[in-house]
Amino acid sequence: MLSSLQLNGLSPFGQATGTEVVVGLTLIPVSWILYKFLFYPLYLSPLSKIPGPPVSAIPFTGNFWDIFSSEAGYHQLNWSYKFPRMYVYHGLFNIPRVLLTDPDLIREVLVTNAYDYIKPPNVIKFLGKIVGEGLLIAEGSAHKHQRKHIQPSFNPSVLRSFVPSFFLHSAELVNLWKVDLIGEDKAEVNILDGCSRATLDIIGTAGFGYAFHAIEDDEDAEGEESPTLHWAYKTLLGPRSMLEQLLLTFLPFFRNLPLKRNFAHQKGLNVIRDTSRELVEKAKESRAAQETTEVDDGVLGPKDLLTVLVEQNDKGGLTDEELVGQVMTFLVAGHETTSVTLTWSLYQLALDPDIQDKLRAEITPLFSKIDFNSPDFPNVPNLPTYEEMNALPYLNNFCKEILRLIPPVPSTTRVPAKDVVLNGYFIPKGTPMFFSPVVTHRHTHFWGDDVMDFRPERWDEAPAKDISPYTYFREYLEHSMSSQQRLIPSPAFLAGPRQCIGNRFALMELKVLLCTVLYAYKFHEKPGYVVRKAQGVTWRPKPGMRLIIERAQ
Ligand code: HEM
Repeated sequence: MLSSLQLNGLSPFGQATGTEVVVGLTLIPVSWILYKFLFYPLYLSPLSKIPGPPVSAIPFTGNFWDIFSSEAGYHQLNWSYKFPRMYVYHGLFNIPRVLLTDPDLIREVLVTNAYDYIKPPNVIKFLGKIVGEGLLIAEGSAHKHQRKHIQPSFNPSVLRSFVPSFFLHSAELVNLWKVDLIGEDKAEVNILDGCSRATLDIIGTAGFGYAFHAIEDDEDAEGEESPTLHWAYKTLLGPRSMLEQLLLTFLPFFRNLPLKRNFAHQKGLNVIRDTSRELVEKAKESRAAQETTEVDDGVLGPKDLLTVLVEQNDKGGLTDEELVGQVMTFLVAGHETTSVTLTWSLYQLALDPDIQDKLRAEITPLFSKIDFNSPDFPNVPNLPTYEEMNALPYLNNFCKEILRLIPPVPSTTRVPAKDVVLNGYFIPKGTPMFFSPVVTHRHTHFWGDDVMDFRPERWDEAPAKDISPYTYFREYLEHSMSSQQRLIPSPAFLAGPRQCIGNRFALMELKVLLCTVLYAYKFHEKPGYVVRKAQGVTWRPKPGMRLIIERAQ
């Protein structure tokens, strides 16, 4: 008897043997893991009642590998045909994510009850280091307060005065690429790099009355030794290997290891924060001295965004730390998205020479009058005005179409700040919820069967002609939305009180940059160069964007 009990691993006195302890210690965590990462998310959670795609056969990986191994939004779009309105898919460890595709549901979350849905803490943690404690990550009453004080910086009268500086840096971009053409008919250029430098210079001038000279810098030669702002963003936002992305997502302490990559990352963050502090100090000194804000190029620096913000700071609207946060926010939000949009616009033009010719033909009467070589440029007669740039119909259609088909921010996310019921389903507080312009902008239900074709003309036809992707929120406030307007569920600039505050700025900047380089150059594909869209906050081209340019004039 004794020996058989011992053989079975049980003690004759009812005490656990070593084997029992080991089994017990193993069973408890294994059961917890199975419950937490398998049974609960897939079968027991209230979210398991929401339909969605089946998870992968590889345990605990949800739909992760499908998503990770394809272009952003590819599977999410396919699933949205099968599971209309909203569905649940699963990330690594079967973490559930709700994706909303129905216009009414999206409006409920982004517009009607916007402040009940906040940005996820992990996103805030990641973004906060790059964008600071600014508008992009503020929540609730802090967000309302900041937005109220920042809004005046984006009034149309302020934006109108930025147009010359948009032209100045666009012409510098033309000159940057001209160097590659010396003695050649055609040249290969690094489009993304140039666009990124130009938009950084624009936000420097228009945003802070400061010339970053990103287009002129050759910091690549010096790299980390004398880091510039452009180097910092290239380091922080540039492509990452799949391994690095995985490590950062699931083992965040990876960032703290003493690796070269991590030192460069930290240096990049320091450069951004130090530059932002300097800009605030300088703006406050100028304000104190009641100086005019003139940048060192002699370009009229009207009231740049920061000057307007410092005025708000004087009135007690924003603290010094909030000002630094806003500068960090504008620096990144104001240059990365427009640069990516401009890059894809030029790529699209290279793919379709007819569209390119048509757009160039539309702008030529206006642009041929500009004296780009004048020493007074951009303060020259005949420089197109804000209104003239907005009155070019094909250009307007082109911009709408590029933002539809290749929205630079492919998706964004929120979590409910409290338990909510949406579409009849209970959604617990803290559940990650996604809105994806890639899905809603590419869905045949909203746009018709030719949804994947790049056709600027579609904006003169139904259903697209009756909707404005830029003004969804304004139209929602000012008029009750018509059924057609409701067709745009998630425009590239988002909707609601957190809609992109820089949308008009960005559109004018995009138009001036695009038209100036298009007037100067013809763009062609580089044979054999395959480009994809990288997974990230913005839809950057991977491995980059190289095109062939040729003089157009
Ligand atoms: C094509 C260009 C741009 C696109 C597609 C774009 C898109 C967006 C989107 C989708 C959001 C909302 C993000 C979210 O809440 O999840 C956003 C917010 C924001 N954007 Fe833009 N953006 C662009 C250009 C700009 C520019 C040029 C500026 C500044 C000069 C800017 C400043 C901001 C700021 C400050 C916010 C935060 C607004 C808030 O939370 O109240 N953006 N943008």
